[in-house]
Amino acid sequence: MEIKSLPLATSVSNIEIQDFLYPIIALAALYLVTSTLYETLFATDIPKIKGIPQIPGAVPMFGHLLKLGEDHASVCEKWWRQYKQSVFQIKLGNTRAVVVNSFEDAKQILLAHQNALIDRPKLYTFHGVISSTQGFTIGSSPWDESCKNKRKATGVALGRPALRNYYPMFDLESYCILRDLHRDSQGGMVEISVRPYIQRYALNTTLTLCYGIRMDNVYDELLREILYVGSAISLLRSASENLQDYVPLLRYLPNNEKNRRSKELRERRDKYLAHLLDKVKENIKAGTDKPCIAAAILKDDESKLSNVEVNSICLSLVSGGFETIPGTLTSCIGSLSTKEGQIFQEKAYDDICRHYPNIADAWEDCYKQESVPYVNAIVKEAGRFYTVSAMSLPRKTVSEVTFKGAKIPAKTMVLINAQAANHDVDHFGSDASIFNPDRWMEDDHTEKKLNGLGHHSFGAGARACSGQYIAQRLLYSALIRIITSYKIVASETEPPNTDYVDYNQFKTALVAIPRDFKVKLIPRNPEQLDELLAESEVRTSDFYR
Ligand code: HEM
Repeated sequence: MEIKSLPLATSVSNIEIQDFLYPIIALAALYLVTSTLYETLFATDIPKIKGIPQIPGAVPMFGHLLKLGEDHASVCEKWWRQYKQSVFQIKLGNTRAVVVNSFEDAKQILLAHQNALIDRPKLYTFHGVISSTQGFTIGSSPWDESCKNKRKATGVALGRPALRNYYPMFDLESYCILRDLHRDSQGGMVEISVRPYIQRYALNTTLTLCYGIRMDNVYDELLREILYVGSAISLLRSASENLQDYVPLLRYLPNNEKNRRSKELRERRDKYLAHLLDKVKENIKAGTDKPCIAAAILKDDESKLSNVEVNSICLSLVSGGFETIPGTLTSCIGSLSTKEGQIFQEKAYDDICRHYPNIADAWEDCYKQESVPYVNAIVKEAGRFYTVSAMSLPRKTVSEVTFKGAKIPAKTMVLINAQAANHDVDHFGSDASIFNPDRWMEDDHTEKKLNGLGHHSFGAGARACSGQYIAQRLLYSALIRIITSYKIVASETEPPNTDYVDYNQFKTALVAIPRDFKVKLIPRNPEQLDELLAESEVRTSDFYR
């Protein structure tokens, strides 16, 4: 009996268990589906932050991404004025970000909370795919021991005291701009586009610094490959171009074009990085290596830096300068070439003549010190007006930040709208949207004393631009030499676009690429220019050539 009754008892208890279990399983499944749906459509890494207004109109899954369109800086600048809030929060897909717009707020958060804002966010496309072989550049590294070591090494190489080591390089590279402009503009008969000459200037400077290697030809194959790959990678770093960074579902779409493109660019970049480093190693072996960062680290047995870190440092410097300097200097020349800009050229020329007894002295001194106030004013105005990295580089909090009464939690993305801060009428006055170097000058031909930060184009605080001193010197010495050689006049058929937003042809890229334009270069004094070029040719002839 007992044996017979057993299956009955078992089936009864099975039915009871099933009755009990099925609703639980159904509830769990419902919970799972709802929570996954909620996570996918609405949730963000950081919950809504109390005390900081959120821009209305976020849509499921994408948040504000679609509303931000291609030009995040201009849309955020508009939201600031529309909602009268300089600091607000937005949803970039599944990532919450705090955006800071006004000059004072940006300065305050970066300087008063330096340590809390020392981190950078990791992004799927750039960090996960492109940087998987050579490590992250410094500008994209989260704050860790390796980033600290790399930043320290670049701090030494790019600090103010180190600039004197690069005088021969500044001299040679700025001479090469003038040499080739002179050859190609044919005494003002041929209108030219100045950007290729300035691209070579910027790239050669960092290549010499990193690898002791330079290229003399503006259209050198390796030079163009580095510029092409670097620009294409810059596009893959921007939020607007990479929705998959913030909407993870998009990563799983079949035939993911972004991933394919990223891998292709990574392979091309790895190839030239290996080529450059191998060249340095060969030169060290042969005893023919030139002083440079890579050789110094490779020869230093005590160095704690690995090959990947050496590559990462060099990559940081090469990518740090090759678009920012051409973007700023090319656009500045565009502004100087206009009718109003020609007045600034004359003021700069007069100021140079006031400071030096002759132009040859100005040419020889320009790479050693920045002593002509009006040229410094042009450099500052070009940096401010053409904010080439409009949304700066993203930051991430490492600890809670109390800002304007709100508590921004650790691990929150913070975006500084440098373009908005640099054109803030409350700070720069009602003519903030006009290119005007005079704003940096006193009436007595001296520079206005700065109360801390002049503009936001180099960032500020613990992760500010490591290359700002070298960048300023490069802009200054090129301008001194160009302004003393030529009157720059805009082409009538291909004039520059001097709007502080629209000058940039690719709003989605991390660094602006100015629209093409041409200028006429009319020699101020042809005989004197020939002499200056001949002297420079002799002076620079044995440096790295
Ligand atoms: C006009 C020229 C330049 C501009 C406008 C510029 C702008 C910037 C900006 C906005 C940042 C981020 C700052 C922040 O987060 O607060 C940055 C970082 C950086 N820049 Fe520049 N830069 C320029 C030239 C250079 C040059 C010539 C180099 C190297 C030779 C360089 C190397 C770096 C590095 C290594 C970082 C990363 C710093 C870090 O994350 O710790 N930059 N730059």
